[in-house]
Amino acid sequence: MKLEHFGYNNNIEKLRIQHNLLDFGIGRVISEHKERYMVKTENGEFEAEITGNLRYTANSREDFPAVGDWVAISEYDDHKVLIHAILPRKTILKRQAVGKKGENQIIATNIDFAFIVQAVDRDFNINRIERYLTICNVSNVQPIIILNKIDLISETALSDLISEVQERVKHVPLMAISNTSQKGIKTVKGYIVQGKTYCLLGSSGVGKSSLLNNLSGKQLMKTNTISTSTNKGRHVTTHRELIVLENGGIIIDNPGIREVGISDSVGGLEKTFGEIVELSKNCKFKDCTHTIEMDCAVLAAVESGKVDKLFYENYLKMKREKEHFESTVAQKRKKDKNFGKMVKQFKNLRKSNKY
Ligand SMILES: Nc1nc2c(ncn2[C@@H]2O[C@H](COP(=O)(O)OP(=O)(O)OP(=O)(O)O)[C@@H](O)[C@H]2O)c(=O)[nH]1
Ligand SMILES: [Zn+2]
Repeated sequence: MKLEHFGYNNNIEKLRIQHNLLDFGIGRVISEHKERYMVKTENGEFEAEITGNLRYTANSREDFPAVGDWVAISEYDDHKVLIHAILPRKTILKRQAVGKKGENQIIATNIDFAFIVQAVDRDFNINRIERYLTICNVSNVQPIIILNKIDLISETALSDLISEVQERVKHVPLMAISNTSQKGIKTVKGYIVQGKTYCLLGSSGVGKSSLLNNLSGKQLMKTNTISTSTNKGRHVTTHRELIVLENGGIIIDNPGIREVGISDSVGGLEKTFGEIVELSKNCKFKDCTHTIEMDCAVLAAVESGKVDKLFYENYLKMKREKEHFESTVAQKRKKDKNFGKMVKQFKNLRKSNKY
């Protein structure tokens, strides 16, 4: 398979030249498990490890390879490669690391488009769509909204839902589909461009796997299959994390993406709620919170019905979360800094006492 088939293009070539990496091989990371990677190259798929140098110069998690990365490699063993460098990323899908407040964890990189999938039955919730949009905005990934399972509701109910979404979410493509009846699947396929990388975001059960199977025309998604090689009945996921579709589109689907959720949407608010940000320029006070102030342009717009009340309320809620997240980050930095100071003081003390 040619490099172009899994996303290589002129920009990546340029980056390779700029960073003096042409002497190395090139590949794309297709999976990552505890610092063991799989890298896809023109010659096949290889197990990979990072060089000691890359490890020791890494300042944070973000300096380690992630699924979607283009990496400079050399072969060192039969079907094994070493990763020497990571090419600069076009986009980064991140989340707050579990258990480590205030730290970001990269889920996947170099994704061009995200399909935000929502089912029109129980899962339907515009606030949630706005959260996923915000995740896309902060990651620089272009969103496309998919309403799935339209076989379960009437046409009038569907057109009501569509206008409801369009009322709140502007300038984002929207598609209504059914994996069961196949309605709209062609339209989705039409959105998929050769050489571009996609991912599917959405809650569990909305039909992401079904859609992926429909797009690829294969039963790709097998999870929790029992490993036959070890025969210990251990659950392993056998599916690939980077899938090349027949029409040349590339889909990244890994456990991290599946877990992206509600708590990961604190950044990127300004774009999702651009209308409110624009209005707030006309508020009397520069630090207006748009809740109780006099001459607040946002409140006025909500009162006059120019801005949807639910849209406004979701904005306030997410803004509060963002502020909370930022203060947690600030606290953590302060703690780290204090700790650093303490270490330094201790070292100085040790020097002066000569022990
Ligand atoms: N009626 C109907 N059911 C669907 C449709 N698409 C998917 N389903 C069903 O919804 C259930 C969940 O679908 P999945 O494709 O596994 O959902 P998922 O988003 O991949 O879920 P996770 O793997 O948990 O993230 C399955 O029982 C599917 O058969 C659809 O268009 N219509
Ligand atoms: Zn205001």
